[in-house]
Amino acid sequence: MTAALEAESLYRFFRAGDEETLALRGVSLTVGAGEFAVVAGPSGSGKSTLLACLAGLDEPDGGTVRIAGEPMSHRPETVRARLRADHVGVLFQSGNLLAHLTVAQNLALCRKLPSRKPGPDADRLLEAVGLTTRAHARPAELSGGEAARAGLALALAADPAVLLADEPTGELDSVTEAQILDLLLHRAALGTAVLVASHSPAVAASADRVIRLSDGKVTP
Ligand SMILES: Nc1ncnc2c1ncn2[C@@H]1O[C@H](COP(=O)(O)OP(=O)(O)OP(=O)(O)O)[C@@H](O)[C@H]1O
Repeated sequence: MTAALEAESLYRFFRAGDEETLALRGVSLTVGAGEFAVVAGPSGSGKSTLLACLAGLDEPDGGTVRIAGEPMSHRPETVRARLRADHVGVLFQSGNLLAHLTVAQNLALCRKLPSRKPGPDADRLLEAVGLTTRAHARPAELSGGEAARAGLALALAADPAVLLADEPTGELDSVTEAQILDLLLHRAALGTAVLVASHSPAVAASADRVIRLSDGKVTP
C-alpha cells in the first residue's frame, strides 16, 4: 500500500555568513493513512524544518518527499501548491487565519481556493471543532484554544489525506490541549495520516508512534 506521506533521506542546510546549520541530516519516515505520529525532540532538533519540507513550503537540499505517492520535493512551486491544496492540511505555529476576516469568512475563502476539492461544509467543520457560536468572530477576538480550533478547521477544510501540525497545542492549557488532541485522533480515525511536531508529553502519549529527532537525525 502507498504511504500517505513518505520522506527519504531529507537534508536541509542553512547558511548565514560563515555559519552553516545542518537542520536535517538524512531524515526518512513514512506515515500511513489513519496513523497518528508525533515528531518529538529538543528545541532546534529540526522539527519545524522537517514539517515545512514535508508540506512543500520549504525545499530540502537533498532527499525526496512523496505525498499520496506523488513527488512533492524538487518540483515547481505551482506544482507543490497544487499537491498541498489537494492532499495536505497544514497548521503551523504562525497560525493560518487571516486577521481581517471572521472564522466563517476564513473558512469560506479557504474552500474557494483553486483546485480545492470540496470538503465538508463550513457548518459541519465549525461544529466538529466546537466553534459554531464563534463563526462570526475575528481571530483577535478568539481565545488561544478557539484560535487553535479555528486553525484546525481551516487545515481540514479540503478533507486532506495528510495533516501536518507544528505545535498545535503549544500555548494551550491541558483541558484545551485534550480537546485538540481528541480532534486530531478523530481525524486519524477517519483515515487521515496525521503528523504533529510537539514537545507535549500528552500528545506523545496519545500517538500511535513517536519519531524522535536529535540534531537533525531520527534516533532509535
Ligand atoms: N531559516 C533559517 N535560517 C537559518 N537557520 C535556521 C532557519 N530555520 C531553522 N534554522 C536552524 O535549524 C535548526 C532547526 O530548527 P527548527 O526550527 O527546525 O527546530 P525545532 O526542533 O522546530 O525547534 P523548536 O522546538 O524550538 O521550534 C536550528 O538550529 C535553527 O536555528
